[in-house]
Amino acid sequence: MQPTDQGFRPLTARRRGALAGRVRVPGDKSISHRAFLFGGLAAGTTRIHGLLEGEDVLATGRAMAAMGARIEKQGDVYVVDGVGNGALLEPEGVLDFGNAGTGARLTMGLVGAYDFAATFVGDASLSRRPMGRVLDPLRLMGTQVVARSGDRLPLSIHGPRMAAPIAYRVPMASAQVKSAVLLAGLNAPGVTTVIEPVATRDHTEKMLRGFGAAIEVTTDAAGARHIALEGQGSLAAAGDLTVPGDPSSAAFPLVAALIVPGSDVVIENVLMNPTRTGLIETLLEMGASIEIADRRNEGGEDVADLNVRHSALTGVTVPPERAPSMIDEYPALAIAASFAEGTTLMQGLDELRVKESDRLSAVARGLEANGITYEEGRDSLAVTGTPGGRGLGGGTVVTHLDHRIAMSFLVLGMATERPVSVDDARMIATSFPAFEAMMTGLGAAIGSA
Ligand SMILES: O=C(O)C1=C[C@@H](OP(=O)(O)O)[C@@H](O)[C@H](O)C1
Ligand SMILES: C=C(OP(=O)(O)O)C(=O)O
Repeated sequence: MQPTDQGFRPLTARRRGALAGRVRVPGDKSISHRAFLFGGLAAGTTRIHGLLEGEDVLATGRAMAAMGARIEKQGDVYVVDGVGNGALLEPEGVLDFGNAGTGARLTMGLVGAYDFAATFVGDASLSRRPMGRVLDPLRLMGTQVVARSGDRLPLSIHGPRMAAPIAYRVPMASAQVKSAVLLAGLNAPGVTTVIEPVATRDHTEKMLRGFGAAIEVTTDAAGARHIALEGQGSLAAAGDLTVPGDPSSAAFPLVAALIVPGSDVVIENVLMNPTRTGLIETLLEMGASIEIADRRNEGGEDVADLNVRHSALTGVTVPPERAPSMIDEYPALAIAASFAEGTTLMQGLDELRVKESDRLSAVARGLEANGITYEEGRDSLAVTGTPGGRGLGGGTVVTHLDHRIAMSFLVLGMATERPVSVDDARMIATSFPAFEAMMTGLGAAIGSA
């Protein structure tokens, strides 16, 4: 374990009774980032309800404020007065995105077509992550870049006088890259097109349309999506915007309820956008008892309440094409798989290697530390479970500044025979500040020793 005098915050979860109760997870992180970005850009006032007040999202809010948006919290509502499309101001200081890949990459796209300089910094995790995937298309549009080797942070960009619209085929399944190119296209004359061979979360397209952008989505014979955006049009404030509950955060109480005997938990108001529901689909295939109740539409997105009960799970093979719809949920799925009968095989995981940590490796090391049988491939993970969790646990997991590794292994410790510790829980605040309180409220035992 790392010494606490380095600022680390170790945390331990141990088995106790069943989990029970109703909870509401915080607002979706992807939609919250975009609410600040588009609200801060569009002319007029956007009132954001249910925003995720995680550190990642607040960093995006600060960046937009540094470029001219006015953001004020009134009660539970964030009121954003935007500058108008094309009217961002050059930030005076550096833009610090902390741990947030989405905030950094989408903002790079947004300012990459402006004729001013912007400098991006972040924490040790973000400074290790590849930014070339966003900088490459920006270079094609005429953006100048000065970056640390390997296109890492810290870096500065300066857009051209007049950005060139491009047609760009996204080389990896990444909603962040798709979004960055579209955001740059907002300030380029003419039509910017993103071609997406594999569909990823569609929040940018949906929200841009909601803010009045001229955007068209078609699918070609090969199944690739073509997203065409007319640049330099006006964006109008959305009025009231409601952020649904984050399915990536819901994954933690969901998996915890499935693996802790006797549990019965309702998770309210979870986003059910089909580009985000891969984990639920997979758990249902494994035999999970998840009742999807009161499906409804709120603010243009499907949401539902999930009633989850402890279940006997069976291992399955998760196909690679499902990865984009559950990309952040594999660490949580690996924990569910640790309690399933047989082996769960997860494929097509190459993108997990460039998240807040190398998540494939971090999960594998965490499983190993807790006596769970696994096989780590170049882009795959196989986990063989022990129903009941007998003999499992007892390890300390290195989290590498990764919130999802911390939360996943704390969930593991709620059901294993021996407690599970994580070396540092600080990053949980980036996406789910209420995690500990919520899980404790359901009956989980989480503490500092
Ligand atoms: O666009 C987004 O909001 C996100 C896209 C995904 O990243 P990639 O685009 O790198 O797959 C995901 O992992 C991240 O948590 C949020
Ligand atoms: C990958 C994630 O976020 P980001 O890329 O925004 O850091 C995540 O939240 O799991």
